[in-house]
Amino acid sequence: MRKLRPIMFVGTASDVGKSVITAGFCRIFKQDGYQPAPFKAQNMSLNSYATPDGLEIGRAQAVQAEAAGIACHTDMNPVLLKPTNDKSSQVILNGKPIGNQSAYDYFMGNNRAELFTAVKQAFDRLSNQYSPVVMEGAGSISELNLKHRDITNLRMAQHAGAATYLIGDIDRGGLFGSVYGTIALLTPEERSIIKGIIVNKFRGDARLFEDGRRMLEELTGVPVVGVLPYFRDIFIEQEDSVSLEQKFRSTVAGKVNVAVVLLKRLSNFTDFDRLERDPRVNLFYSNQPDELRKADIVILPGSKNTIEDLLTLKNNGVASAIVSAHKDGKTVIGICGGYQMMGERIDDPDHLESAIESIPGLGLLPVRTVLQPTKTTQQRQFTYQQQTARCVGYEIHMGETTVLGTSNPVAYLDNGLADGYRHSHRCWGTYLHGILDNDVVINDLLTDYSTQQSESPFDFQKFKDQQYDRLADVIRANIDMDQVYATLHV
Ligand SMILES: NC(=O)CC[C@H](N)C(=O)O
Repeated sequence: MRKLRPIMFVGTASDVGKSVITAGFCRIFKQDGYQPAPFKAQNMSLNSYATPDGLEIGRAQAVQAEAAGIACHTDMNPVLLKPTNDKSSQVILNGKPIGNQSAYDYFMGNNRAELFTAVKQAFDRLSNQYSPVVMEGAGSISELNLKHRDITNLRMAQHAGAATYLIGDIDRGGLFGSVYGTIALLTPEERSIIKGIIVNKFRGDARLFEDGRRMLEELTGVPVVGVLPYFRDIFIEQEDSVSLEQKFRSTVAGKVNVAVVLLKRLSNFTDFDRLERDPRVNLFYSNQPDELRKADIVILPGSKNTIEDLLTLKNNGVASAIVSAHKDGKTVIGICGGYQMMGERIDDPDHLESAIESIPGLGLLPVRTVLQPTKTTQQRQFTYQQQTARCVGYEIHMGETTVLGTSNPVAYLDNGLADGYRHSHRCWGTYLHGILDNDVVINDLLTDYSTQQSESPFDFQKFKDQQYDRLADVIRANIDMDQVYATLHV
């Protein structure tokens, strides 16, 4: 294996584009014949993924692994925090839940020494197998009050000996202040590992920024290795639900209108990326009963807090809008938490997700769910209904759902078990995240609403692969890769 030093991308703030740039560099190193792997010590997100060995990691690292052309592993993201409510998160360590914030407090004692040891071990295992490790920091690196117990940013970069690049976001403004300030607040040792600055999200002709670039270099003494354009035409999965805000839309005439119910703790919104790209479909997120009523298909997505999110829907009129959509003959489907909500009742006797022990469901499906301390995290292969095509998806849930009466599954898993409940063609629920990435499922969902057949089957995997290549092209065109490589030779 050709060896390079690890490289790390850190930010002046959150949402400056670290995860996308990390994914792009994973693809570049793969194209250049290296064996890269992504790493982020700690991620906070409700989008997660199941690894091939049945463990859970943040979705962003799974995406970056895909860009690197390798299977994902928990060593790429040893700590994942999944916010269940405003005060507490479920803590996933090396792929398994170790409890909620209270357990986390325990780990935080002693300035999180145990967690830091665990993430360093994960990094070391990864760097024995791959090179370069392409690392991502979290949020901003200048949160001085948190620095002594940081396990994700510069302490991790120092452990790894990573050539570190600071990303600033010019679109949100304040670039000079944030980049200059961030570097000024570093200790001399920390400063010595910062090898370059990347200006991200530049709109317009980057040549206009030449003066700015020189000023930034003079101010900080650190080279600006590139200015990346603001682009929206390359599809890379987003990790934050901040991006959902930009998707708020309503119905469109002449399209199959699909409404995804916007939940406070919506998890795995990547479930809808493929459907959103179908030319027959107008997909929008909404929590407005009137907008939901206008849709042809209503989808209840996953939730990290099924009971509290359902309670909100009951209070804001969305629950009755969904039930009346169903009565009016529209399609209503649920995925994971949404499937649980469609049933008769949900119980949480151990208060895994909230203080509320039990809530009646929407009563659309004869199933009942009890949240259990052991979590299912599995990649799945399955067949859908009577179709023979092999489909893929994954499960991530605490809930165990039982069918009251005769079963009528949505899908048949490769392990011989059945999944979900199908009340009718227009009313069903499943635990399978990613089910809507499969053509046979999408075509079945849309048959009642569109005479158009999808042209050629849409190969989502191939599409994503092309997008990683396009991302790599944009980075190569705007970042001086020779300069970057010069900092990586061991
Ligand atoms: N991903 C999900 O929707 C999970 C649903 C629910 N919170 C559970 O853990 O069972």
